[in-house]
Amino acid sequence: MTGPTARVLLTVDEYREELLTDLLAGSGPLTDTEQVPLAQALGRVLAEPVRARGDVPAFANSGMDGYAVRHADLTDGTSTLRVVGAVAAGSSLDPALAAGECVRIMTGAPVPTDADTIVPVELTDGGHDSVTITGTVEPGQHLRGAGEDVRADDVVADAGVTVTARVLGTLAAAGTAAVSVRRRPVVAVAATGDELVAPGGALERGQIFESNGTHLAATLTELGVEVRGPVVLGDERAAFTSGLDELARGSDLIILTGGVSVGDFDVSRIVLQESADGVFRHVRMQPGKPQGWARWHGVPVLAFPGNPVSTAISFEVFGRPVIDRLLGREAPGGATLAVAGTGWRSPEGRRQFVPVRLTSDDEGRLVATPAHRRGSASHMATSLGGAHALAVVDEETDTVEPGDLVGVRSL
Ligand SMILES: Nc1nc2c(c(=O)[nH]1)N[C@H]1C(S)=C(S)[C@@H](COP(=O)(O)OP(=O)(O)OC[C@H]3O[C@@H](n4cnc5c(N)ncnc54)[C@H](O)[C@@H]3O)O[C@H]1N2
Ligand code: MOO
Repeated sequence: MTGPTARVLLTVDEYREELLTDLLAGSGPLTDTEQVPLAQALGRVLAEPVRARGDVPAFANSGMDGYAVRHADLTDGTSTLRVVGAVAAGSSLDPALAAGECVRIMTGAPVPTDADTIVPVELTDGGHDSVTITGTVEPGQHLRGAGEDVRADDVVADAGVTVTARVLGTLAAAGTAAVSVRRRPVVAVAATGDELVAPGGALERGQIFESNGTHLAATLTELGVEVRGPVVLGDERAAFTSGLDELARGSDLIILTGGVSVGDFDVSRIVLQESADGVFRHVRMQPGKPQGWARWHGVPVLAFPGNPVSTAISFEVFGRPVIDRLLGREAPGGATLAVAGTGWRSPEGRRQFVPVRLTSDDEGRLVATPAHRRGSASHMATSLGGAHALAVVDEETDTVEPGDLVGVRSL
């Protein structure tokens, strides 16, 4: 077979590798870094390891509201101690304790140097001048040691880590005020097709609402990328070409959706092949079979198929790893397993990605059920809105029975 329809057929892994090596040759990971205050670090990727400024906790403190005592003063039965003070969280007091003395203490307050054990108020009569303690208390009980969480100078987050809310909390706890992060890649998004109308507009016959560019741009924003667009480029070649010229200026990557197949007006394929030695492939996956890439004025271009589910899954399978490579970060954890809640068919020889909802059954197993009754059909534009994850069915399987184990990767 020759002509525009002739395409090399690759596996998902082969095509991903081609993108990471050939498409990104010479353009990643991005090396520029910048210093940002913690308040602006959410979603950024750390360029250097972050170390704790001091011990966490910074000082030995109480894990309970109660009394700080010297364990040697306690007997196995009932002990009565003199209360010589009170220490609240934030207090800098360090009252001295002689034999038979204790202080009232609150959760988080520094434990007096002379005390070694905390007795919760529930095990006492709650006295203010003297206190009676009943029951057995272990030495060191409820005392939270300095540096028990991390020691000064320990690494609390490595280079390449994405600053999530959880990481941000960790950095704050370790006393970090600002971090060195990698520059955000600038990614331009363009949807192609004369049929596309902005949501809310009036649809003439043959027109549809643009959704892929909206979805891609939002996904990129969630990934911490600086997004340009989305713009809509029509099928007319000259306008498409100048639109692409414009998008290439200052971008690290361009993502196109639509027009990669073999139709007469598949402008992404036509222009990229004619003017940029675009590489167009068929990939053994469903959906997302037709794929393409090129460099436009040196800027890597990913061209995804236009069907909405195809574009979304292409981004998950190919776009994300390209972004991760640009940012120099490890891909997030792999797939987990779930049981299929219903059965479905899968095209043999192609890896299938099905938007699924995740629930659990009576035995506590994770259950994956197609989010749409039409499963992975690539034009089910609304099927992703109700999906939690993608079920991944391998190339050798043509039928998934209810109860079969399938791989799932979260969205
Ligand atoms: N003769 C063949 N035809 C097709 C083949 C093939 O191998 N031989 N492959 C089919 C497969 S699989 C896919 S996937 C599509 C990919 O087509 P294109 O990338 O050229 O996409 P378009 O034709 O532009 O659009 C496909 C479909 O999606 C709608 N669309 C496009 N962009 C958007 C958008 N931004 N928002 C919402 N919806 C969009 C568009 O209206 C079409 O309905 O090709 C098959 N054909
Ligand atoms: O492979 Mo296409 O992406 O089925 O719809």
